Amino acid sequence: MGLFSFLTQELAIDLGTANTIILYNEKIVVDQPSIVAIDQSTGKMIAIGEQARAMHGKTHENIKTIRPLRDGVIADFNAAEQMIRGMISLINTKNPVFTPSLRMVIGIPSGSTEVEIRAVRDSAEHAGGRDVYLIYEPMAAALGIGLDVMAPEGSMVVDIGGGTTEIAVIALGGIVCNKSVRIAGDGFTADIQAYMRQQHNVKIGERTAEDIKINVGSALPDLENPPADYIVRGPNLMTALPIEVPVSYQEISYCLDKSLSKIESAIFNVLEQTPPELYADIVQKGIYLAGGGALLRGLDKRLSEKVNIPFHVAEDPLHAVARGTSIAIKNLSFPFLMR
Ligand SMILES: Nc1ncnc2c1ncn2[C@@H]1O[C@H](COP(=O)(O)OP(=O)(O)OP(=O)(O)O)[C@@H](O)[C@H]1O
Repeated sequence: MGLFSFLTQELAIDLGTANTIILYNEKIVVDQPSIVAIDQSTGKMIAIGEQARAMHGKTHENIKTIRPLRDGVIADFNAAEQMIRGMISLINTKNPVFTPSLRMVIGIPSGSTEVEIRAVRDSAEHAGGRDVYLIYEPMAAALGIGLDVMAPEGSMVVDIGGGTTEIAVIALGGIVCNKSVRIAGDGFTADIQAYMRQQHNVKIGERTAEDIKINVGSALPDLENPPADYIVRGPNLMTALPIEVPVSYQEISYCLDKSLSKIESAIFNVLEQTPPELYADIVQKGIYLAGGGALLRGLDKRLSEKVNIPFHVAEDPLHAVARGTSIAIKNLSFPFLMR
């Protein structure tokens, strides 16, 4: 540790479409939904994370809730900057005398364009980042899962987040082939909203649809440990009268089928591009699932059966990318870090 290292605060950040996670000294210090509430008259942020999420869908004209990221990338630059600043201020540092200079490692989707990468870097710098490094999310996920990304052998990761599904084959400290598709948790939630409207004539918001996904979400119509039906309450689209609808996991597996098939196609696509020596390693080791989408019931089984290669769900899939960025910040000589 250098003499003045206390003047630099190292933050590992997973700036996700759904959740923002910050690690400081290898500990999770912020884990909040990526959402802010803005006072429309002053333009100031009045709530962030859980507090802002509680307001989502319930605001009046003076308050606007904003999710600054869409499909894994910054969609609202100003809100993103306010959110990064706000999330950093949630960290309880024990060093109030100094304002340390911030070194950050931030995960970005592997399919990001130059402009999208620039937007993340600029937001981080405007929010106080002096030394900003970027890392592609699947590489961070692989590190976070504990895979040896520098080894001369292939590892394959499928990271299903809120906005994007990142699929990558990694070897010798680099991404050999990859695909990033904009179908992930948010898309599943939208599928459930559309299904409830069409099938049950009930209008539900994003939060209720997400609750359905978490409570009875399934990738298979036949589960070994099935969850009980989930009761949904909402207005009937025809009569506007309140109704109650029990929703089963079989229904949800049916409604998510199309989106899951698209993710499967993307996985096949990456496997097709994979050089044969690496392919052999992957068949032997299996494919690792990370991101919140990995928690969908039966997903590992469905994919293992379809692809004929074992799929393993990472130990803590929601935090794999964040943990990987935290490992990266301690090894800034990693060849895959971008400055
Ligand atoms: N138990 C669960 N079952 C299914 N989906 C879940 C579960 N828990 C969380 N999710 C979903 O996981 C998604 C969030 O995952 P994650 O935090 O990995 O994404 P992110 O990093 O914010 O997004 P991205 O990487 O696309 O920017 C959300 O869509 C959330 O609804």
